[in-house]
Amino acid sequence: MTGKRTDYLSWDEYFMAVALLSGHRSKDPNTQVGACVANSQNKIVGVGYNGFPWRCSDDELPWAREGAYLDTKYPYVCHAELNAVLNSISFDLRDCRLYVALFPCNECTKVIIQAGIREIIYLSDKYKDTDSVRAAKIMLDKSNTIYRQFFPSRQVVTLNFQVD
Ligand SMILES: O=c1ccn([C@H]2C[C@H](O)[C@@H](COP(=O)(O)O)O2)c(=O)[nH]1
Ligand SMILES: [Zn+2]
Repeated sequence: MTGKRTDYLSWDEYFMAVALLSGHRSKDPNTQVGACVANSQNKIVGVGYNGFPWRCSDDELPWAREGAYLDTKYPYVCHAELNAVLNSISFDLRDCRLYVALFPCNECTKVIIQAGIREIIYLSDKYKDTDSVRAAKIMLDKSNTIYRQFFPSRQVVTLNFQVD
C-alpha cells in the first residue's frame, strides 16, 4: 500500500484558496476581494466577494475609483466580508474564522464582530495606513478578536478543469 499524499492543502491554505477563488467572481477591475467563513469544525459556512447589491446591474453602476462620490463604486459596492456573513448558512457565526484576501475595513469589521467571528486570517494589508483599517484594528483589539496575516508556504495552487 502506498502512503498518503504529503502535498495536500492545510486548512489555512484550503480556506484562503476558497476565499481567493470567490474573489475571481468579482467584477471590480481594481481590487477583487474574496472571503470564506469556516466554523470550528472546519466546515465552510459562508463565502462572498465584492460586488454590487442584488438587482443592481453590474453594467449600470460605476466601477470608477475617482470622481464625484456618486460616480464611483464606493457608495454601492458590498464588501466581500459583508457578503460572506450575509450569505452564511448560519445566523450565529460564534467562534468562526474569516479568511479574506484583504484586511477588512472598519465597516466590515463591525459586521464581523457583531456576527461573533473570533479570528480573521488575511493575506494583504495594503490599506494599513488608512484610518479605516486603523479603526478596524482598534475595534478588533478592544473586542479581543484575533487577526493574523497568512504567509503561505506555497505561492501557487493550480486548478485544472481537465481531469482524467
Ligand atoms: O473590507 C473590504 C474593503 C474593500 N473591499 C472592496 C471594496 C472595493 O470593491 C475594493 C477596494 O477597491 P479599491 O479600488 O482598492 O479602493 O475592495 C472589500 O471587499 N472589503
Ligand atoms: Zn469592508
